[in-house]
Amino acid sequence: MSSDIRKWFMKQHDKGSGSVSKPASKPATAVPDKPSPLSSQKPVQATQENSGRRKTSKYFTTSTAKEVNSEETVKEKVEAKTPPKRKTRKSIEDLPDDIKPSPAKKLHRNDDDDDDDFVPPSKDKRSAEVKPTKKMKTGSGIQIISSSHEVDDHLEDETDEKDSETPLKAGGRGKGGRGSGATAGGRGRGGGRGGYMNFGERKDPPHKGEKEVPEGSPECLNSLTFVISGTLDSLEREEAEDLIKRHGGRVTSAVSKKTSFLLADEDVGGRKSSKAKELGIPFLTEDGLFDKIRKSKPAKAQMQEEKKKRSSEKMDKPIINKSPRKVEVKDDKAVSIGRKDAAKNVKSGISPDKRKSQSGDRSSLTWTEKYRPKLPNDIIGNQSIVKQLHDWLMTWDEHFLHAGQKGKGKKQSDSGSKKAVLLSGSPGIGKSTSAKLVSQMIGFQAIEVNASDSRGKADAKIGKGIGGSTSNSIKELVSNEIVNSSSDWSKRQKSVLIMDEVDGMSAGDRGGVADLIASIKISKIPIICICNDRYSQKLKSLVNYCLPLNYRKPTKQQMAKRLKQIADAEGLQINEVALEELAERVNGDMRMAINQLQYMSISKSAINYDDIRQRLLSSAKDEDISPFTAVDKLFGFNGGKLRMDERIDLSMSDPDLVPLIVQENYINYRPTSIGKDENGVKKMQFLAQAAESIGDGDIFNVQIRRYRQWQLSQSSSFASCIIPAALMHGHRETLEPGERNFNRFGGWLGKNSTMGKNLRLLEDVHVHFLASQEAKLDRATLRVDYFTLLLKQLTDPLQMMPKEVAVQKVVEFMDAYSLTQEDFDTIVELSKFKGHPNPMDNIQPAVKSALTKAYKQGSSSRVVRSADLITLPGLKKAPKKRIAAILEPVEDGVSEENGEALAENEEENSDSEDADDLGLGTNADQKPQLDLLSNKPKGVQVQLDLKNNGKSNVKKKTPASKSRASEPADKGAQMSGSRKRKK
Ligand SMILES: Nc1ncnc2c1ncn2[C@@H]1O[C@H](COP(=O)(O)OP(=O)(O)OP(=O)(O)O)[C@@H](O)[C@H]1O
Repeated sequence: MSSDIRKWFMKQHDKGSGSVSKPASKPATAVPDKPSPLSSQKPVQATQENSGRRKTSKYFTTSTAKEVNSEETVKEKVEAKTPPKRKTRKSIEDLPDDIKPSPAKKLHRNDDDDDDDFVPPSKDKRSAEVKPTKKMKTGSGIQIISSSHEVDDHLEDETDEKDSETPLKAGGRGKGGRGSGATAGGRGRGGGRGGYMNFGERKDPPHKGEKEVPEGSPECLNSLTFVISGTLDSLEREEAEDLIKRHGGRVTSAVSKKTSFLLADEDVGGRKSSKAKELGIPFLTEDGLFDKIRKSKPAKAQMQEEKKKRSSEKMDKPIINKSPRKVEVKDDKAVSIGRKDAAKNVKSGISPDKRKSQSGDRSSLTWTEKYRPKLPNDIIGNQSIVKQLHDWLMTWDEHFLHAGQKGKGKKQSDSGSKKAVLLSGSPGIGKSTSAKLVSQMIGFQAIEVNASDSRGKADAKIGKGIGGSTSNSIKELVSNEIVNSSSDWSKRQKSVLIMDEVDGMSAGDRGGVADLIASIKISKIPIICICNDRYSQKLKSLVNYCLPLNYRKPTKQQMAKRLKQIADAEGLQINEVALEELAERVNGDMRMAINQLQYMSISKSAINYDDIRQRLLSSAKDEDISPFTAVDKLFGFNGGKLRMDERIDLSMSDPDLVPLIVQENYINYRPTSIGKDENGVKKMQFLAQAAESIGDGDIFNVQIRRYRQWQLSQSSSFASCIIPAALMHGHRETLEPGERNFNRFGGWLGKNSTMGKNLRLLEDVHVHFLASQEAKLDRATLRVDYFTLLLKQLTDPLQMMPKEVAVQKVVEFMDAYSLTQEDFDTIVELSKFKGHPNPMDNIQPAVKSALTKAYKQGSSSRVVRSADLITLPGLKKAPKKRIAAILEPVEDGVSEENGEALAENEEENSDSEDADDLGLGTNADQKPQLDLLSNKPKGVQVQLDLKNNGKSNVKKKTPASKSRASEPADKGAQMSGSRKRKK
């Protein structure tokens, strides 16, 4: 097994470039060189014919009517028969019927013959269409592996060969799905139109993971916008989104005029589909999308070929003159780089831009500095806030200085005239930058202080300006009368104090924020405070002295635009969809986005969507991910592609829950690597190995928890999560009808909690049983040997005897063994077994209620033999421990768990203390009475007198009677006392 596992883990994970070429035989061969002559009129048929596949969809035709292919070569290929997007949309009416949005469901279409017959997919048909040496799809989209080579390929873990083909995240839940309607309830984020009740109910793709995901030109879907509706044939929503984005397309959640296609495999009749019909947006099936992507591949392959040829031809030439950017480089380079160097660069694959970047101007500065906005207008987003800041700073002097000789101590509560401003917002969105730029623009000299450096409080004397700690300097700065002297105001450079990270300030020692507030009060210069979370408790008081300006994260489109400018300036090839993905993944943090871009540019001159995903997947380690997401990723279709450190991160993301969810669900996965496992033997073998590993994990876990061997944590995660997931990752399938196909929460927690509850209940019965003096036994014996008999004694009479007799018999039996009604229920409950009839079912309700009544009637005079049976009227919850301490039954030979013999009974005081604790007043009438009787050997009995209409009336023994009662009679019923507690 270890070698198997090693095989998975040793796999090359260097993927994501999207440039890993596929074996030419697969998709490339699937597309004929020339499009069908019908393509201009019936593009759908053309594409499908081209692919040599039959359509999967039962309802829709594939349309290329709106296709805009940016690649010229592709255009040439299709001989300009593909109408441009807009034109097509306008002329949608002109399209053949089968391409138009279909109002009703259509049947499966057979594209091989060019007629309009719609045929349902059938197995026979499938086999009839098998062609040698190709992976073929059936009418329903199922691949048929038709050669031994193909079979081998299939059996191989996708990791080996298809790294770049499949999306990085698989098995994930779908994203949106508002319009999914009845048949697709919206699995995953977004839920379905049926509302939250339908959450998690979107059907799985019927042929999930069974189709080969094509790889095409990275720009083949450029400028196309897709909306996905319903369940697709083989792709999960996220996978489809990834596929589209990877090829330059956009995915939006709602249909609008900008939508190019509605991607759907069936007309679920939802909002999206009706809107699409209304707007004349064509529908596209998953197969249509695949064809569209696949079609771009030959062009790409050809281009690459040509490129290769050209580069080999020009190996000796020093200059590669292809793009304008390169021309520019050429000029630069002419002096510095000779012929040889250029050839070397070409050989080593370093682009001229890269060379430029390595040698040139950007080496010294990070991009965040280099592309730091130069003007307030360059700041993306938050322009209104920037303006507010500008206005505040502009008028500051007016408010506080010119009016200021008198207004020295101007009241801070005056609205609109705060002496300081508090900029808040998440990191990297331009707070510091805008503070500096605005100050600069108005002509203020910005003095920056990282507030978290000044944690202490300034010395009291510092008001007059004695240097020292940062806090001292600040106080000096803001109050320095020479610096801020107003005599030659017009000549001097005005200053503004920028206090960054003020929320880090009070984390330290002594009142940094308080000192800052004091500084604000006396300040003669404006103060700009910056923080991440203005609702932080630490800043509660500061907020009152500041004008709050809250920065929002820029939108991903805004960020992508800016990033594109940077990328262009740096000669980095990357499209906007990839940049939007980057923006989304860094969660609006512009600084991080720029840094990531720079980092990636070191190793690549062209970055695609997959690179971004790959990069951000590993850089998002600190992100909180739910244990479900972690398990989804580990077990997902692409779980085998994860790097080892990613697997460890995922499994350790919640070391308690992830193993439990793994254990609960591993059985539901069908490993990708077993391929066609006709008789299920392979799956069983894999399951056995996974189960064994989970067992090992449990052993580690016990060591960790019981013996605190925390150094075994990783081994535990490895055994309980990583190995099982490595073995079983693949498609999740349901095992029982009606089962939902998504990961269940670990059942262990619930079962453990039930076990705990049952043990407690059993313990209660046990204690009562012992207190009755009728038997001495341990808990396990009671459960195993006695429960059946007890149940019989308690229920048989009620089933068979006349009501009165039965009730009396049962109550007597219960009293004899000190059993309560709860004990009765416990005995019934714990004796239940799946498949066995419940004895209570045969008891008439009238008999049950008579039993309850009779039991309650006896309560007033019942001799209580166990402390916890006492309930005191007037008290919500009986202070069990206290009562137990007084009344705990003592018995020689009773097992430890039953309570040790409680020896001394000496304190008088403890009782009064108890009385207080019990809420018993000093008024004798109000006191509940506890009649402590010791008329039975080996036990304390308490008689409750609950008369007086439920008024608390438990009689407490006088010290004398207590001592009498507590005198060991025979072996001695003894009061437990506070002495025990004091021990
Ligand atoms: N809105 C923006 N527009 C353009 N560039 C930005 C923007 N926000 C951040 N940047 C880039 O990120 C860098 C860091 O920004 P800045 O220091 O202003 O962020 P911040 O919000 O103050 O972060 P922190 O809260 O961590 O101090 C800038 O140099 C700039 O290159």
